[in-house]
Order: sequence, then C-alpha cells, then structure tokens
Amino acid sequence: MKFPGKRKSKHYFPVNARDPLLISVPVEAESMGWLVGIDQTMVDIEAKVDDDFLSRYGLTGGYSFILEDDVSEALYQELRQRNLLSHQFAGGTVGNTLHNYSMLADDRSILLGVICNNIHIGDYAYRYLCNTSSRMDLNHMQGVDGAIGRCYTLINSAGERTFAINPGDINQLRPESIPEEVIAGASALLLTSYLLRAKPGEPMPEAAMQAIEYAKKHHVPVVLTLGTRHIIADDPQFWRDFLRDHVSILAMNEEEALDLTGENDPLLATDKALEWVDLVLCTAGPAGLYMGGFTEEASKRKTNLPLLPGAIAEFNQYEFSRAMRASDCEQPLKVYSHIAPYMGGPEKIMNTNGAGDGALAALLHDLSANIYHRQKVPNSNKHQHHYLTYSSLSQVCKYANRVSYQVLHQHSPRLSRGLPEREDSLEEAYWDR
Ligand SMILES: Nc1ncnc2c1ncn2[C@@H]1O[C@H](COP(=O)(O)OP(=O)(O)OP(=O)(O)O)[C@@H](O)[C@H]1O
Ligand SMILES: O=c1[nH]cnc2c1ncn2[C@@H]1O[C@H](CO)[C@@H](O)[C@H]1O
Repeated sequence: MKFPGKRKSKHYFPVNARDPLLISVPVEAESMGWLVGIDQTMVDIEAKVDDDFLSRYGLTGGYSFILEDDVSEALYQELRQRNLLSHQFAGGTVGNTLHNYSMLADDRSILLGVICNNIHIGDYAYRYLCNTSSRMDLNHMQGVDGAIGRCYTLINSAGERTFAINPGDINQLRPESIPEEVIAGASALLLTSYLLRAKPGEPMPEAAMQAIEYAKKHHVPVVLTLGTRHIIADDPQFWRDFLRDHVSILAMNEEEALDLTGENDPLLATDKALEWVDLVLCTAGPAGLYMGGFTEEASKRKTNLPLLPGAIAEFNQYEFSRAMRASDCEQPLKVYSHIAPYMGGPEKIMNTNGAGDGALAALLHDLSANIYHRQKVPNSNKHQHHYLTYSSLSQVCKYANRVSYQVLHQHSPRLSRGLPEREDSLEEAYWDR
C-alpha cells in the first residue's frame, strides 16, 4: 500500500522494512484490508447537447434520471443520428471511487454488483472491464443474463452534466450475493443513495441493507455518498434517519448538503450532518471542499495555517487533529477544515464529472492507510486513540483536493493513472507550481 500525505518526512513510515524494535510485536500476516463497495454497474456515454434536447426528453439539468426503455432507445437513436456521442468510460459513482482508490493506494478494492454472464468483445460490459483498475477485484460480482447500465452523460453548453440512465439489470443484485467475509475484512463499506432508487420488486435495496447489517456486525465503517440532490429532496427526513441509523462517513456536494440539511452554507451543512454521522466530506465545486468530524479533546491539535472566518468563527482552529468516531471519544470535540481548489482549479476543466468521487477516494485511502498502519505497528503512538484517519483533517482536505484536480483535468470520471511519482510530499505538490 502506498501511503498518503507527507510521505518523505514525519508521517512516512517504512511499513515494509519492519522496525527491529517492534519485531517482537505479534502482527497478522499480510494486510487483510480492502475497500468494498456496491454499485449499479454502468458505462458513461458522454454527449454534448443543448437545453432544448434536455427539455424534449423531460430532463432537468444537473440531475440523474432513470429512463423507460422506449425513451432511452429514442434518446440513443437521436444522439447517434446527430453524431453527438463523444466519449465512453466505465462509470458508476461507487465503481469510480473504488477504481480511484486502487490507483492511488495501489491496493485492492472489491466491487459488488452485477455483470453480464455473456460478455462479447466491444460490448458495454467488456468496455466496463477494460476501463477498470486491475487492483479492483471483480470476482464477487453476480452474473446476470441481461445488460449492465448505460448512463448518458449529457453536457450542455454551460458544462453542466445531466445523467439519463438506461438501467438494464443494474438493480438485480440479490442479498445472498453479498458475502459476509468480504464485508467483515474491509476497511470500509462504500454505498451510494442511488442504490435505494429501484423499482418495486428489484432486490438492490435489500442487498445494500444486507451489506450494512454485516458491516455493523463486524464494526466496519459504512460510507455513504449522496448521488444526486433530487433523491435527497424527495424525502430528506428518510435520509437523515438513514444516516443516523446506518452511516459513519458521509460524502456529498453542496447541493445535496442543502437538500439534506436545509443549510445553504456548506460549513453549516457539514456541522449539521455531524448530528447523524462521524465524519463529513462536503465538496463545493469552485469553492473547494470542507471536512468536519470529531476528535478526542485531549488530543486536539492546533493549526498553524491562518484562522478562517465563516459561519462558525475560526472553524479550522483544530484542523491538524485526526478524525475519530464520536462514540470512540471520551470527550468528543468537533473539528473542521476547508481548502480552496488546488492551484485555483485547472486552467481548462475538461469535465467535472467524477471530481467528487476522486475526493472521496483520497479520504478512503487515508482511512485504510490508518488501518494498515495499526495492523503493522499496533503500539505506535499514532494509535493511542482509536482514530479513523491516518492524517489530520487538514492533510486529508489537501489530498482530496489534489485528486479532484487531477479528475477535472481529464474527460474520464476515473483517474487514468495515479498522482505523479515525483510528488513525494503533498507540500511540494502544493507549492511547486
Ligand atoms: N469549477 C471548479 N473550479 C475549481 N475547482 C473545482 C471546480 N469544480 C470542482 N472543483 C474541485 O473538485 C472538487 C469536487 O467538485 P464538485 O463539488 O463539483 O464534486 P461533485 O459535484 O460531487 O462531483 P461528481 O458528483 O461529479 O463526482 C471541489 O471540491 C474542487 O476542489
Ligand atoms: O443512478 C446512478 N447509479 C450509480 N451511479 C450513477 C448514477 N447516476 C449517475 N451515476 C454516476 O455518477 C458518476 C459521477 O459521480 C458518473 O460517472 C455516473 O456514472
């Protein structure tokens, strides 16, 4: 596993060359950890369209819709005949995040979802596999006789993207296809609110609930990324209860945050969400990203960066602290951090699709690095408390932001490679323009 954050200096730990002083400490064999997630398996098919096109198909800009078969066919035929189709990539918000995690951490992730029993060269399932990191384990997927999903990613002249999905069999994942041991050994279980968007009788929501049950049984943190704002807006109270009952880590953008919490300000929305979960990542497009979480009062660490004004005065005061679950703290203290887009954002944004998935992948890398380090060096003073993250909130923000930048720089929602090798330290990456 590659380590996140400052790898050159004080946070670097050469976990492969075991410290002779620690040799007597019994350590389990190799890393047992992996990141597991459930997704609706789909390819993104990108097309440039105008607003008239969207309204003719009853699509609202920025949202994600499920299409009926006849509408989907008509939409596809029009895109093809007018030569509007441009790129095709493997997609799915959880699939993207697992792929990015595997690229960043050089570590295993496991995808649960459906895949076609019969794959032919060039078909969508084939392309999905071709565009997926070899570190992503697909051996536990469930075979289906039908198709995987097609997600038409419609970009208008303002660069806003709208998803229109031909679902195929994406929601046919059954609860019995969720292997308990795969959840039990994971560093985290990643889910998306899209999984609960199924037709009556489709088993996907039950499969997601089965995975949550196993995760709770084995004390594996459940991470939820909010798919698109209208799923939340349909029933915000349902989602607040869902978060409170099932979720440890929440990832959302500022629009989803508004519909969830009623707060327009991403910092206040982050703060509000801490009523239900332990750690929050709230991305805010050109305004960068926020994180909020808990730390043990006795282990809080003061920032040496400028104190920031905001709806919570000097909110980043303790951003050098590491995140913990509230229930693992004797005296929980709320801590927050914010970062502006890396280098102000790329000069030319190719596509914002997947920027949030990239940020979450960085956070999940930091989380599993912590578990890996705890297994290897259990008596390190880094594990005096039961932390969730390896690095401070401030450092995780930097890392998440750096990864989002990389995604904005390219068309695909998935990283085509890891971060440049010469970036041995995030500090260098930040200041060496
Ligand atoms: N226009 C922009 N200029 C500069 N940086 C941006 C811009 N848009 C996004 N970013 C960067 O990307 C990060 C994530 O972006 P955003 O909030 O758009 O994610 P998202 O809506 O969750 O994306 P997706 O759902 O497609 O993965 C931001 O925190 C910021 O660092
Ligand atoms: O309904 C859905 N289920 C799963 N993933 C989706 C859905 N709609 C859009 N995306 C995915 O979201 C990614 C960007 O975050 C896109 O790559 C798209 O494939």
